[in-house]
Amino acid sequence: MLSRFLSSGHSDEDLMTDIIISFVLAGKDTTSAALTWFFWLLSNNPEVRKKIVKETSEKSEVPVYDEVKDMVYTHAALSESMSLYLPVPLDTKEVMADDVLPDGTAVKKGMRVTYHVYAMGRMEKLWGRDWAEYRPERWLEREGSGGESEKWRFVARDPFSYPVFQAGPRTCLGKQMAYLQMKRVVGAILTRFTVVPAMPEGTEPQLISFLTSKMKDGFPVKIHSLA
Ligand code: HEM
Repeated sequence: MLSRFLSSGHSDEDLMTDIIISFVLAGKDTTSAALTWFFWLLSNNPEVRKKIVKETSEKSEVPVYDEVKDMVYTHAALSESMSLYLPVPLDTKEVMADDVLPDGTAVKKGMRVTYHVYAMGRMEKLWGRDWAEYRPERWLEREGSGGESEKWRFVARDPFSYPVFQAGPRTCLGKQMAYLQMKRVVGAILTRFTVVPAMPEGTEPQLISFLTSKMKDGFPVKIHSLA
């Protein structure tokens, strides 16, 4: 990415430093928070894990961009995980001028307004009665007439009801890159290793809502090679 910026004529050192810092800050803790909870969910949902491994195994050993884009089931599994465990659990904005929100709430210049993305991911009104179930299929539609040609199609949610990457003009600039990175990492790990929680049976990890959703005391795991 850095070489793309430089080759497109952006050589100003301060600008490049700002871009690199914001990408590292915005992109590292978010994707690691997303993947921590994702691997936790997978440890309790072996059938989802199997489907991801099957999808990844059908691609090249080091999948190229188009192949990663085509990892529809893995995309859905990550999206579903991020709706239960939001990498950025809440987001606060400052009101620039007196205004009235669509529901009639008046807001005054200087007030702070927070939207609680974590709560939104657990609302029956948005996700149905089975909102607590980890079900990647809720993001998928069958494509084709069945048999060999049948494929899954990913059905994206409107970003205002799934504001994991925020919505509107200041949407996350790294959204596509985040999915690309996470799909590659997940595929590479799951086809080579099993990731087993190293916690006493029945432990429910505790979520710490900070800038990102952390797991209290981290997520201790044992990695077993499949080779
Ligand atoms: C799962 C991963 C990620 C999540 C959940 C996420 C979420 C978000 C959210 C909620 C915002 C809006 C913050 C706000 O202004 O209130 C944001 C902004 C941003 N994100 Fe991400 N992000 C992720 C990964 C990445 C990656 C990998 C990059 C870059 C490589 C990135 C770059 C940015 C940038 C530059 C902004 C600022 C956009 C702007 O203000 O116009 N993000 N992200």
